[in-house]
Amino acid sequence: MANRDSDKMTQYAVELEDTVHWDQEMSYGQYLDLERLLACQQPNSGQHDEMLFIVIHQVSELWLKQCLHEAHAAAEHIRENKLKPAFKMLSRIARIQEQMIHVWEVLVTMTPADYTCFRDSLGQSSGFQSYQYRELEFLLGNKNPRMVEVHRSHRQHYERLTQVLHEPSIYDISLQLLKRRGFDIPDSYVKRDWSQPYQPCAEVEQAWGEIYRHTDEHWDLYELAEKLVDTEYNFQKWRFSHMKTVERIIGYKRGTGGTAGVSYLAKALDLQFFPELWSVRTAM
Ligand code: HEM
Ligand SMILES: N[C@@H](CC(=O)c1ccccc1NC=O)C(=O)O
Repeated sequence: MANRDSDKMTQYAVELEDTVHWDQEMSYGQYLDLERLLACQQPNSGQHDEMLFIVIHQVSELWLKQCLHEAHAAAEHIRENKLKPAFKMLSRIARIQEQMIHVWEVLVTMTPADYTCFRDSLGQSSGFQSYQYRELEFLLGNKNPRMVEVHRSHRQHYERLTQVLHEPSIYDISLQLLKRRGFDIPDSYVKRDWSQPYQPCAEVEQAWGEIYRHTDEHWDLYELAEKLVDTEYNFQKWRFSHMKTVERIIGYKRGTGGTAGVSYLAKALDLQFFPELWSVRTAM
């Protein structure tokens, strides 16, 4: 047994020697731009837990970046009637959301006292100003023109958010697909001012009802509906965990972003991206 182990070690060493070429043009660190990435964690306060706070936010923003990458591509594929690749992207978003939800388990190791030590150094900055989070909300269909105003002083973010606000959401694009497939979707739901909040509609609920009642005839549309529901379900889980984590750490203090705090976050739980995909369940 011992001999076999030392054989394995030798094989491993030989393999390493054969495969590692240190003079490669592109190294791991260069490819990932690690020097820049790892220079971005600079706590202001000198308090131990501020590092965790920064890392968790940065990890979350990186996952949001990936979600946007997938969601924009999924919308484009649905527009082109290419549902299978869109499903793959929507499934990936759901897996990423699970990671983002799980991150709260790490953050809650920070006690209220730990956070209070550096909260003042955050000034008026707040997750409320996360332009990637807002873009994802717009893309999924929670349109609110007022949310763009926060970004007025940053031209690039302001223009990007304004653009996504005025484009159809992934749900609007799905309803256009339903219309192409012969469902009775009102014209005002396939062409409208996309910057305005979505209003639930009886015909849309009936169309989804038809799809859910006859899955064998409309399997791909049913699969699309369920992928969208997965995304919204996970988004709500994220919102809920955020709210409970905030309650656990700062109680009912006002937020640094100027909102009432927990009660603002609780109200966001009433928002729905795909209302008829939920109401259809009652109607069945
Ligand atoms: C100690 C941890 C945290 C606390 C105490 C906290 C607190 C808050 C509060 C009070 C708000 C309401 C806006 C305000 O007035 O500031 C808010 C919004 C928000 N936070 Fe956090 N947060 C924490 C961690 C995080 C993390 C890790 C993320 C991940 C990116 C995040 C993302 C957001 C987002 C996107 C909003 C806007 C939500 C919306 O407008 O619906 N927060 N947070
Ligand atoms: N709104 C938080 C502060 C906060 O959480 C925050 C501050 C700066 C950067 C990101 C943050 N995260 C989420 O809101 C608070 O009121 O304590």
